[in-house]
Amino acid sequence: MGRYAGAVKSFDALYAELAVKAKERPEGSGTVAQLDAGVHAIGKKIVEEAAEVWMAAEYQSHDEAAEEISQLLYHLQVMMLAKGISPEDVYRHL
Ligand SMILES: N=c1c2ncn([C@@H]3O[C@H](COP(=O)(O)OP(=O)(O)OP(=O)(O)O)[C@@H](O)[C@H]3O)c2ncn1[C@@H]1O[C@H](COP(=O)(O)O)[C@@H](O)[C@H]1O
Repeated sequence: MGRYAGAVKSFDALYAELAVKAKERPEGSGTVAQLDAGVHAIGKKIVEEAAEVWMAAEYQSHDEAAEEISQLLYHLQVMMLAKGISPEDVYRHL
């Protein structure tokens, strides 16, 4: 979520923010709810968001496609947290 209403959030900065949420478990955090739902539920969300990226890229605007991509990246990060995978673990394979 979050359009560029201020500072731009990088992949690493979002991961750091989500890691704190996972540790501190603040009330009302969607990330905590996703983590509690587990890997199976997170995986379904990733597939859903990936389909939305595909559809937005084919049929929607540049900005809508970018927003769907941001949501996919978010859900991938939730999976990374659920599995204890750090950004460095991923970057090693790039
Ligand atoms: N960047 C994101 C982000 N992108 C996507 N999403 C979630 O993904 C959903 C988008 O999916 P859909 O478009 O399919 O919307 P939906 O169908 O209503 O989704 P459901 O919630 O019903 O599953 C949103 O409702 C959010 O729950 C995100 N949730 C949180 N963040 C960021 O993560 C950080 C921590 O968030 P909390 O854990 O909620 O505090 C904050 O900086 C947020 O900006």
